[in-house]
Amino acid sequence: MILHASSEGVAPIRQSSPVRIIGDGRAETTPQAVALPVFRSDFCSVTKTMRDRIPGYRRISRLPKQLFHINPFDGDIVPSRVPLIAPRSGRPTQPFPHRWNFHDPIQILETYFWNADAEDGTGRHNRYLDVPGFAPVFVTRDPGLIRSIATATGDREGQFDRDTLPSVGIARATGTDTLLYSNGAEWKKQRRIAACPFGKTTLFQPERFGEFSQTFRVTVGDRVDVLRQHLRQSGKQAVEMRLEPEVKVVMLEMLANNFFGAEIGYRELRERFVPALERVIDHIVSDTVKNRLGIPWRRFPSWNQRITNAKQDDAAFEELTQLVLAPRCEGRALWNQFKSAAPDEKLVSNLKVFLAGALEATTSYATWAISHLARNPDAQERVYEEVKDIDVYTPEVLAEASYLRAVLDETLRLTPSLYFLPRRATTDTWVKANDGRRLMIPDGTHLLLDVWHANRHEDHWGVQQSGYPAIAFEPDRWRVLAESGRSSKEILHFGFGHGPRVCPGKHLGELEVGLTVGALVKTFRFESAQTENPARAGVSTKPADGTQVRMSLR
Ligand code: HEM
Repeated sequence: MILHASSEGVAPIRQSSPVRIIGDGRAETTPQAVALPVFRSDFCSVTKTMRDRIPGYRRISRLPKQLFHINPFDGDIVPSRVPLIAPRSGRPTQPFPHRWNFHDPIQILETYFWNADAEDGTGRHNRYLDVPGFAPVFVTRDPGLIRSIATATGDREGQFDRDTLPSVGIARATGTDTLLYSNGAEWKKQRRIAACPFGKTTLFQPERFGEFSQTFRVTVGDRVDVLRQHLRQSGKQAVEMRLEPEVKVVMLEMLANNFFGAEIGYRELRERFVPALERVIDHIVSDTVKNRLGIPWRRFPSWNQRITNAKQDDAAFEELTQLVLAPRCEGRALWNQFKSAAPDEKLVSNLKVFLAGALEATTSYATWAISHLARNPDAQERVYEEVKDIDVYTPEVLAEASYLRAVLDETLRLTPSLYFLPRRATTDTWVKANDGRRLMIPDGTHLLLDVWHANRHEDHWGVQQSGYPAIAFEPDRWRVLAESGRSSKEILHFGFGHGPRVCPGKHLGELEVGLTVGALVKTFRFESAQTENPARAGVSTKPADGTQVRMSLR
């Protein structure tokens, strides 16, 4: 196996011996490697040198197998090959993003699993694309494998990287020295500095939490009052509105003012910063696919209105970042938890990622929850019964609101904000699924951990597994799962990722979304005329209708 792996010309990047990544993310040298040390290490150092020195070496060494359609993966899990072109197959689109399909990335993932349900073997949930001249792409919707790969992502020898390819647009807009974009030792350093203020222990310290929930409640309460007045002034029993724009402003306000201690007025957030950020995020998505040469065209002279507008949006994003950075010198809000001597300018890129990323993810999470509740009046009433007497959200109160908790878990399961997790193999890597089956992923492979389709598949979340159809919004499934005695490791929805690169903003996000959804349900009844709830996806997913609901006061 090792000979075979080495003969692919795929020597490791971070270490000089092949490693096997086992299910829990630990890396260990394979017994074979110990058995063939001299030949192997000589051979590897030769291939490593060749790969590093000869441009395109890896690409060329892959070609023979690619041209003869030989599966580059090995082990008990055998992924099925997806053809690049499949005329008359009926599949929704091509299995790669291009100018005409990048607006519907979920459909691209769906293409990988076209007709896969007809298969019984391991190819049912594992697929790959291998185009001559390019690195293989591996897509999995198997939760056990997603867990193993996410667990084995990090800075240790032989671990997977987060694939930077899908975030080149983000990096061009924010800078590359960020927690999201970096890998290896740099990522570890960024994580140490930047993740602490978001952690549960920091946020949920009684004193700190009291301060927060107070400011969060005032913010959410003020916005709910504005909506309430709007409804009263209309003189009608109910009004139709798109809630997404309202939710976005609340989310940015909580992050910028309550968390980072800035003092930005509601109007400015709503009329200037939120629209500018929306356009920057839209640009990030198209820039990732269309700007193949990586030319930062926003830095061009303002030849036309589009470039002028884009520059204004960039300037607004920069100004917002400076406004949230300014309270740092006074140690206001959560800034006193950033244990870093790094000068302000070193934090700018990360702050931009926090602002844009958190705005996207929290808006997605909250709007999906509202959208599901608008289509499930019984679930909405049950949440109301739970929150109607809650005035102060303490960690204990939040923990007791078990049905709200189930609604939020079910939201992230059925409609995860981040619909796939991108990874890259840094060497030939063995992974082991829950049931002991193994898979060798060749060096350089792009991995798409397809959380969206894993969470919606009957094999993993269906009637037999959780008591309800996988495709239905059913918060009660979480009670069934809890009573089934299955370990929490077996019932992961990956809504915040998993393993070392799990979302550092998880607790902050849960708090923000829990408060917003709780306050809305407590004050209003909302319903949707549609039963279908389709998604639109870019950096994150959101309800396609902009969370259009009919609202009335309780
Ligand atoms: C509440 C909604 C949120 C959701 C659903 C969410 C989801 C996620 C997911 C799934 C990942 C893992 C990505 C991967 O493994 O490739 C992630 C990572 C990340 N999230 Fe969040 N997130 C949310 C809120 C936030 C907030 C509020 C912040 C910060 C203010 C934040 C900052 C980050 C960062 C910096 C990473 C990269 C971490 C690393 O690579 O070490 N997120 N998020």
